[in-house]
Amino acid sequence: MQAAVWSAPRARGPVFGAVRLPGSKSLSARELLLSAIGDAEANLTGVLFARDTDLMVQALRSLGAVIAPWPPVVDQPVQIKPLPQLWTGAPAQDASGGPSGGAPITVDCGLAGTVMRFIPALAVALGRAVRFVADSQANARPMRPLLDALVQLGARIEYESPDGDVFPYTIYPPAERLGAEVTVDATASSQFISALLLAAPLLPDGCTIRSKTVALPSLPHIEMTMQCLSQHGITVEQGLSDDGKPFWNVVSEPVFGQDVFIEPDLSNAGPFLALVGIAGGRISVPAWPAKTMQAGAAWLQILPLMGLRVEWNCGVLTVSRPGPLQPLDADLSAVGELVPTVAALAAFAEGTSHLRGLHHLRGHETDRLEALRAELTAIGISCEITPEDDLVITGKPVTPSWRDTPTIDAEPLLLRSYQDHRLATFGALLGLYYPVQIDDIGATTKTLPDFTTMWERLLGAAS
Ligand SMILES: O=C(O)C1=C[C@@H](OP(=O)(O)O)[C@@H](O)[C@H](O)C1
Ligand SMILES: C=C(OP(=O)(O)O)C(=O)O
Repeated sequence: MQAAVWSAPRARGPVFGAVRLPGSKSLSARELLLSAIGDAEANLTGVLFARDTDLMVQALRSLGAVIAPWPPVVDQPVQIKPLPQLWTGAPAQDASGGPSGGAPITVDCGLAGTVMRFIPALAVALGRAVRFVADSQANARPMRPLLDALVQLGARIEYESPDGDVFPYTIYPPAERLGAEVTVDATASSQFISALLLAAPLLPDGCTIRSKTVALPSLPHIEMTMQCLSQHGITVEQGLSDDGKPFWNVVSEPVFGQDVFIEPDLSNAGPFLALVGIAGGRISVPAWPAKTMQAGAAWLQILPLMGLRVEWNCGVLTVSRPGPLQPLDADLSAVGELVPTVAALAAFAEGTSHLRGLHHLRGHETDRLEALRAELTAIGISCEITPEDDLVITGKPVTPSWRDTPTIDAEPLLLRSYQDHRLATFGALLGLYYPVQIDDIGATTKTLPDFTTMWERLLGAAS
């Protein structure tokens, strides 16, 4: 597909408006998967339709789930008929490596962390052989610790490349009974733990999942997985070993199939809220949940620390900017996916921001630390990566009067999106002030296909 260069609209003054966000990527992925292995049909309302969730749906369909309508139809839930072989005893079609034989099915992971991590664990638990393909950029994303954990359960992996360790590869489940205990190094991604937790109820003896380390990134995402499992009737017992390392015990039991409402994506709300920090004005996001496990809940702490006013009233979150934008010094390891947006705000703050706990961002859609440094530097903002992989960004505050901005007639700078949706929206935030083009705004289709329409409408720049 040809990359779509996009001229980011500049803010001509304060921006006022409301933005309705589509469903959470992380909740959609988990609920689609759990519904596909549920013990009854389920209706999901508010499922995100974007590249990542489309890949998840196609993967679950190829395992046997019936999911329709897809793409979702406005105001209609997506109905999921779970995998028949689980609860009716019907033989798995195409199963291979296990008792029923047959050719492996192929699953495309694209660049979706949720698909490349959740589906292999699920397929092994289901006794299905699957060949995994992915975007070439996916080869830079960490997979090894999860694959090692699946080998501990008894799986076998066949790489097609003589170099090993890169897509495509086929994962074969064992012919004998699957194991019930794994130890995993999840310092590179919480999704390794989530993947094993989601598959665990299907393992014949359940599973004990042990973390190799005390500290883990993206803890809210692991908690979200536990909460989703618990809403589907699965008991997860979490504990700490004597040396302080977390473990999770999951019992083998049926996953209740049930109707679910998916909350709006609060991480994707980030760029729209951050817009106020740069341009001023007031933005509201309706249907903001009073209680949520999403990482984006942290906007309620992060934005006030950066000088923004955040009000939540009857399910509507409103952000305004009472004064200048402040730098942030914070450990963001729990909410790594918010960092590109925070970095954009830091670029306009009055002082130096120190963003800590970011090592695992090197394994996101791109190496986000290098990408953020490169693009901020290109635009003339000082950004350093410390030996601990913290980002240190010294902002350049802009004049309150947008008419005075000196850069207005300058030649646009081409910012790179690195096929990363969050780098693309980071670029759009810089573009509120600096004249920029984004080399491939299509990256936003990963989780927010309507991004440009929503952004341009808000800025009054729709054609
Ligand atoms: O489980 C999930 O839905 C996610 C977990 C996190 O991954 P990492 O732990 O790899 O950062 C997060 O950054 C990603 O956007 C979504
Ligand atoms: C890291 C992210 O995605 P993924 O689910 O592909 O890991 C993200 O959305 O910021």
